[in-house]
Amino acid sequence: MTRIAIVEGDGIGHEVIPVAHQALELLHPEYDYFPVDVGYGRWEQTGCPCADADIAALKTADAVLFGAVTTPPMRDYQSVVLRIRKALDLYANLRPVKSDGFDILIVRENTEGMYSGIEEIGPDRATTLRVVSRTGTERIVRAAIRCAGQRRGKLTIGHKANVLKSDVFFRDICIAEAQNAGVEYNDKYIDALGLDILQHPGAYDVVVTTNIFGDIISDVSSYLVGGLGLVPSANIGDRYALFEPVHGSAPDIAGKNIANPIAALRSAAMLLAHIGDQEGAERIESAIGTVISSGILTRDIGGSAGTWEFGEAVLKALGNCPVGR
Ligand SMILES: NC(=O)C1=CN([C@@H]2O[C@H](COP(=O)(O)OP(=O)(O)OC[C@H]3O[C@@H](n4cnc5c(N)ncnc54)[C@H](O)[C@@H]3O)[C@@H](O)[C@H]2O)C=CC1
Ligand SMILES: CC(C)CC(=O)C(=O)O
Repeated sequence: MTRIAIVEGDGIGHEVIPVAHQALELLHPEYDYFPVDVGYGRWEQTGCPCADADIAALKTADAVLFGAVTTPPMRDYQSVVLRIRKALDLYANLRPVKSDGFDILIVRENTEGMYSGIEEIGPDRATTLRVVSRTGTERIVRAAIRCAGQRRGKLTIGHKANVLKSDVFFRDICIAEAQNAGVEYNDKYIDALGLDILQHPGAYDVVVTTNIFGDIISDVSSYLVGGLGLVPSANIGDRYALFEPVHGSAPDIAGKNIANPIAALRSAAMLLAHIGDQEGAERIESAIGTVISSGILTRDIGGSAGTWEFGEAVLKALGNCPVGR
């Protein structure tokens, strides 16, 4: 039986993931859904944000639907989402940003770079080791090239090789792999790329970059489609897969029933496509489109619908199923 782990996490994860979970339940009541409670809230209650047993539970799932976790800027707190990405070796973070006239897939290296976790704070100096390995780079650029092959066949390599030797290494490996695969490619400094994506989004197909740059550039690119409430992502490894909105736990709006659940719903759609139900994925996307066209919109995109009102409308468009929460 297909097993789906549901991780609400923190903040608006408790609001948007139940909507996406219900959409999955509606399309696939036969799946086994099980909750895994991790995050900052769990740490506040128990002193442990994520136990080894939670990682083990996630590894029993065919796919994970994940909300977001709060990662406070504290010296001794380790980000749960980074831990999970590393523990499940989810090295490719795919972040699609698309609308009329453009369709960009940001492919972010997800297990090393600036988020290697090798760092220390001393009395007078703090250091973070930016690890860019040959293995890590080859596998992410090969994943990006595979994606490009299924799309418009164009790869853009985002880096800061003018300053960072680790990015000279990253860029050179990416270029060698692109030439080897015969894929059309170009490369750009990440700062200029950030602006150019906003100015000329139609010029981009697949963008491959390192961890922190992919994190930043995908948040920035979300501006093109109406903000963070709309952009989903897939975290893919060779064995495991986790699907989550690009946004975080949004403490500024948590608990107010105003978060946009579209990113979570689209993440559920990506999950279905990954486990082989492309039709289910398309049904979720189409239901979202139907609801938006009917004028039901959350506040971040100019409407006044609450998270649940929007969610109910999507579930109704999906199959007229009553919402149980
Ligand atoms: N994958 C994860 O678990 C992530 C966790 N975080 C964590 O989340 C916490 C908050 O981080 P922020 O920098 O504030 O980023 P954020 O993405 O949570 O929020 C940024 C802004 O976007 C808005 N926003 C986000 N999602 C929205 C939605 N679905 N609907 C409407 N508006 C939405 C928020 O209200 C806020 O104004 C931090 O602890 C951060 O570390 C941040 C990003 C990813
Ligand atoms: C805690 C952060 C590393 C999460 C984040 O910003 C992201 O990966 O999108």
